[in-house]
Amino acid sequence: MKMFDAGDARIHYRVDGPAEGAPVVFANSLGTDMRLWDPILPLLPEGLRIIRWDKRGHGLSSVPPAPYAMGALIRDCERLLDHLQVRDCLFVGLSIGGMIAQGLAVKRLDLIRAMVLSNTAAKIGNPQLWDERIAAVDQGGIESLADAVMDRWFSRDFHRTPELELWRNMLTQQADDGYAGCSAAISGTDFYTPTSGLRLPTLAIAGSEDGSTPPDLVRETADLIPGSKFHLIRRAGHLPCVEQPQEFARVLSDFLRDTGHI
Ligand SMILES: O=C(O)CC1=CCC(=O)O1
Repeated sequence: MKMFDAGDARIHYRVDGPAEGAPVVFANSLGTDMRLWDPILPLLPEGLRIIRWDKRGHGLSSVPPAPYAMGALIRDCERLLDHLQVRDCLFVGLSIGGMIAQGLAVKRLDLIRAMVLSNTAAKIGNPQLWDERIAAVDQGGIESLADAVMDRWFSRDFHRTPELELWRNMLTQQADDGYAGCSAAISGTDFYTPTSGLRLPTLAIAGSEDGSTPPDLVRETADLIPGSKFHLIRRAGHLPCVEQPQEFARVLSDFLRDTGHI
């Protein structure tokens, strides 16, 4: 477990694998921490340098008062990668993590050779939707949103498994300010124009039962980047790395090969 000082926040991060391994950076979604990636990591090729961090307000990172700006979330990641002297990584971002991927690629293409945009978009929802969520968290805490979030995160089948409770616990144990702060960052983000200017190998992944970023929305964002690929994972909601880890890891491993990381 490691920590670095990002000025107004202290960021918890973790690096696994050999220092000389191809760097693969994972950015998780709203209401999750770096454990989101645990199901797929053992399924990836050996020898990768795996870098993960907890967004400000999530996991073991500190919790500055809400709201947060998307620029601050991108800057945290930029500083972490500079601190670790990472260049030319494969960046895998899910949902808000995919927004961070897009913003970082626009700002610092030297850091990213290729990216995976999982269950994300150039713009997610609208300000009214996010204002309502922030108000709900202010009044009733994350618990008041948890059932609705589970419906968006997971397919009907997954709702019948005991594992659902663990992911629900991950959500409700995040800090209210962290959740509201990142919701404000998403609300203020529209990357359609900057993402349209990106030119790097990109793989978009969608879940057939995703209630937050449905497949058509993910595909629309992928289509902004010439040459990008799109992969639909069936029997999965917003978190296919949790529901269908074998398929997610296989598609990611193929992309690592295609982009020359392994
Ligand atoms: O809708 C949700 O709760 C899921 C989600 C939207 C943005 C994000 O990062 O997660």
